[in-house]
Amino acid sequence: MKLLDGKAVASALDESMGKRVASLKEQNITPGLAVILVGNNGASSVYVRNKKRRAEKLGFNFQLIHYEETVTETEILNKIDELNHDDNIDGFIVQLPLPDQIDEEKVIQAIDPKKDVDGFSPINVGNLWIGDSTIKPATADGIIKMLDYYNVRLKGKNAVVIGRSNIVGKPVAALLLERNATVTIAHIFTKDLPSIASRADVLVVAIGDPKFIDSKYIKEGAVVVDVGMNHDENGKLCGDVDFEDVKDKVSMISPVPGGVGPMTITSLMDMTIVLAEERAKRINGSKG
Ligand SMILES: Nc1nc(=O)c2c([nH]1)NC[C@@H]1CN(c3ccc(C(=O)N[C@@H](CCC(=O)O)C(=O)O)cc3)C=[N+]21
Repeated sequence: MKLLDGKAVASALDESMGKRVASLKEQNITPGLAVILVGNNGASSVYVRNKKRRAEKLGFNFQLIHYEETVTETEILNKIDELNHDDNIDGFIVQLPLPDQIDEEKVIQAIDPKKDVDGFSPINVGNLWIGDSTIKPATADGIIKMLDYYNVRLKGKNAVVIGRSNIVGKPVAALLLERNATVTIAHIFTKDLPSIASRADVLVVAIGDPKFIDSKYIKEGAVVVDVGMNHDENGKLCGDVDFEDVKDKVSMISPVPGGVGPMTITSLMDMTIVLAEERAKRINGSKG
């Protein structure tokens, strides 16, 4: 079994991203990324802290906008409007989930699609499925970057995605389809999941249930990508896949932590740099 070591891939890719940032800075452009975080959800705070660390290491202008759990929808919408018009911010995200008083859909729709670095707005989702998108949702894109790094061929392979969320399951299915895999999306109402999952050459698991996937879901030699971020009975971070149970059956598997998480951040950084590069082109272009 070979580990899909997202942490190592992330470090390897940081080098070329660092060079792109340096070249932007020579043009007096600093990639600007903002994150709106609401409340004190422990996990969200950890993810945001990791994003901040990586963004600052790459030399971004990083802004964290942190609100109390009780913030109103109007306050968030006003901040979004401000960021939409802030020339120093290339992209921003609103960390999900949001508290009940805030309509998530309304918030996502308020983000200028050109700055929607998560790729969650309807226009970016549409472009993603057309196969013509600049901005791809970070977790999905990070998974593809990781598979590419390890030369996992996708064309004609059976790919099964378990989970159909807008932030992971659907976008990863779109990207696997774009790579000419035969894609099945399974979910909570899927019948006989073990038989469907065990047809997968590439199995992506994004369900949010600790160690749910054991060896009866796995085809011998499968490549398994574990998107889960859960805590086990001892409070230890674990994925949706029972790593110990499947490790001798798979050919490759991503661990949790150190797999998809770091790659998600890499893709978010990459996407922010792409948006900053577009800003540089616009500015240089207008100078003629
Ligand atoms: N609008 C929005 N965009 C997101 O991209 C988004 C979001 N909301 N809400 C929550 C999820 C989750 N997510 C992660 C990012 C980094 C790690 C990460 O860094 N994981 C590390 C360590 C985590 C730890 O130590 O707890 C690892 O897997 O090795 C995990 C999960 C982004 N998300």
